Amino acid sequence: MTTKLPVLVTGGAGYIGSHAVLALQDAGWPVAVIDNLVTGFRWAVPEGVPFYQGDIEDGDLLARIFAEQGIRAVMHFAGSVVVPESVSDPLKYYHNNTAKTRALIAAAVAAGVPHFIFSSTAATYGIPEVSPVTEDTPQRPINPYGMSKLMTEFMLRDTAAAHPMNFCALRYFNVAGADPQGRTGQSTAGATHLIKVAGEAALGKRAGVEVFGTDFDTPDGTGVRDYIHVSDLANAHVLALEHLIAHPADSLTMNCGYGQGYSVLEVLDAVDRVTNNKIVRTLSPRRAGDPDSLISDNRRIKATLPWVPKFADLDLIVRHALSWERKLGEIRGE
Ligand SMILES: NC(=O)c1ccc[n+]([C@@H]2O[C@H](COP(=O)([O-])OP(=O)(O)OC[C@H]3O[C@@H](n4cnc5c(N)ncnc54)[C@H](O)[C@@H]3O)[C@@H](O)[C@H]2O)c1
Ligand SMILES: O=c1ccn([C@@H]2O[C@H](COP(=O)(O)OP(=O)(O)O[C@H]3O[C@H](CO)[C@H](O)[C@H](O)[C@H]3O)[C@@H](O)[C@H]2O)c(=O)[nH]1
Repeated sequence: MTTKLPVLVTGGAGYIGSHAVLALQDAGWPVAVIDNLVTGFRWAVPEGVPFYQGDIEDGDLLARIFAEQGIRAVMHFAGSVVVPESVSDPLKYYHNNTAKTRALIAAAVAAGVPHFIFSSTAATYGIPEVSPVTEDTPQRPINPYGMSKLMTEFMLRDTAAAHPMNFCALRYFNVAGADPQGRTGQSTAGATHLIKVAGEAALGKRAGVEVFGTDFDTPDGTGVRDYIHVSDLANAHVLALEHLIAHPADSLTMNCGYGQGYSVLEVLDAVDRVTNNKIVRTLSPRRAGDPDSLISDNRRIKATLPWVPKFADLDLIVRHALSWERKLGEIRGE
């Protein structure tokens, strides 16, 4: 049994971070959160979890949290996540994602925190020439968001070589769904992710869904992605932490996906199936920079961690996303 060490979750009031807090708590790990609430919600952090409202670049605050909570591991989710915004305002991304993560890593090193887990992304691969994508596929990001994350991967690699810290970089594919118990979910207003948008449309919060591109090199012409349930992803973080603790000399970089692709039309069909209704689909031109298909090769994570996904089913992902969308309407009084 792994000794359960206190974990600091950055961005723990956000979509994926709040699921990681629940996964840690459910598995009995002491956990604390730092979040500046730019896109996160205070209510998304469970009662009883020490919450520090602040910025990951605030070294004094971090030193205090590390000492007060006896932190031995950082799970780092805090960041800016909107790809088109990273194209129009690249320096925001190099600041919030890269420079501030440098400050966070420095604070962790200064406090002697031995383990660090980082939210990386399939966006670091850009438009890969192979499918499925292995971790050794060349990383050629096509936007500042992906580049800001790749730079963090390099910082972690070099820091772990020079200091007593090991790290795990998890490259997420398309994260979707919500906590099966309905405790948290994707709550950002104006979100652009397909399953979130389709859920809003199904509940009448939007007129319909635009299908961005019908001439991709895929079976039905629409973009294919590897959708992973956020709770399976959160559990992968807990298992990765156990691995880092058990193997202090090892660092890891792993894709997080199911290795199974669905087209935009297949996702919309799933939403229609689950709601027994039809959302309005508008066929639109491609969005700039969208690859045809992005599917993970997940052999490494499966070989390294005892990770057995529980929710690898598109209809289940959609069902959980819709349940949360309804609850969010109640929370917001919509
Ligand atoms: N959602 C996806 O499909 C996806 C895919 C790949 C990688 N990721 C990565 O996962 C992480 C979490 O993404 P998410 O979808 O939960 O986004 P999110 O916006 O819901 O969560 C980010 C959280 O970080 C906080 N935050 C941002 N900057 C901060 C700062 N400087 N200091 C303190 N707190 C700060 C926000 O308030 C928010 O609560 C991000 O690093 C993102 O790049 C997400
Ligand atoms: O309203 C919409 C929204 C999306 N799509 C399509 O649906 C697919 C998925 O799009 P998302 O916007 O949901 O996700 P992306 O694949 O563009 O990108 C997401 O996954 C990437 C990794 O794969 C990065 O992590 C990135 O941050 C994250 O937004 C794409 O083919 C897109 O063109 C539509 O047709 N209509």
